[in-house]
Amino acid sequence: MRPYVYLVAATTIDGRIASYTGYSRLSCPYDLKRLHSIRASVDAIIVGANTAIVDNPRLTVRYVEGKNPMRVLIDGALRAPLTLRIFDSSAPTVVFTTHKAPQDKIHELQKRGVKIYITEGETVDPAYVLDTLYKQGVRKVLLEGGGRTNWEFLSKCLVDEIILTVTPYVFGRGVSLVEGAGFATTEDTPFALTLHSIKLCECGQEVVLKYHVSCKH
Ligand SMILES: NC(=O)C1=CN([C@@H]2O[C@H](COP(=O)(O)OP(=O)(O)OC[C@H]3O[C@@H](n4cnc5c(N)ncnc54)[C@H](OP(=O)(O)O)[C@@H]3O)[C@@H](O)[C@H]2O)C=CC1
Ligand SMILES: Nc1nc(O)c(N)c(N[C@@H]2O[C@H](COP(=O)(O)O)[C@@H](O)[C@H]2O)n1
Repeated sequence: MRPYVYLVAATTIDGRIASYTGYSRLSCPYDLKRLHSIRASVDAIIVGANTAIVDNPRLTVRYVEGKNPMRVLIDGALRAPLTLRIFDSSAPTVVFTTHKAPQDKIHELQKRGVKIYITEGETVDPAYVLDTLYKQGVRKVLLEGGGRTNWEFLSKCLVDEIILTVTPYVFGRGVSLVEGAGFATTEDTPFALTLHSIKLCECGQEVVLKYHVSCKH
């Protein structure tokens, strides 16, 4: 058993979630409110190391009423600086890392109440992350990027729904919604997407697409 996983992101019309400089503020205020409603409805939010480092996100519920979910950071080498907001006391934080994490950083975070899982192998297995969270009572997860982390989960068929806001921008070079080895053809994806709904954002310039993801095998 694993939690239900929503992948939520905002992209440019050329499928970028960030520019080549890491700039990623794409959503309008209505879309951010929608994001925060989803945050309030889940038990945990997962982000990858680069998103934590580049964006320094709070990952809290601020634009709607609701409780803050648990924050989950996947950071194989524990590169995230201790000064990041994700390690503040506004919500519980859990870190999944590997033997590559520096011991002093692990101890400092543990002292602050951050739960650290040191997993076997060179990278963190996303299925293990979901299994561990499920055992802690987590039933719904919001996967909030970035591209590499989206790939890690999606390529292993560990996403149930994609909620994608297409914003009226073009970045060209940048970070793609999904950053991984890639699939050669549409046949090669281990999952199939079914369009569930299309909504014009209240701002009139963004389109919110919902897809259900089903595993082919
Ligand atoms: N527009 C939007 O909706 C959003 C945009 N973004 C943007 O995305 C960009 C970051 O995306 P990206 O660069 O792809 O990086 P990610 O945020 O996905 O972080 C990738 C890093 O996280 C670590 N990581 C992720 N999965 C694993 C794993 N299974 N095992 C071990 N380590 C793992 C790795 O660190 P290591 O290499 O050290 O092992 C990896 O390099 C930022 O610029 C951010 O602003 C992010 C979220 C939403
Ligand atoms: N849905 C969505 N739209 C955007 O335009 C975004 N830039 C993001 N980014 C995600 O939100 C995090 C920032 O959260 P806080 O406001 O600091 O709580 C960022 O790190 C991405 O995960 N998402």
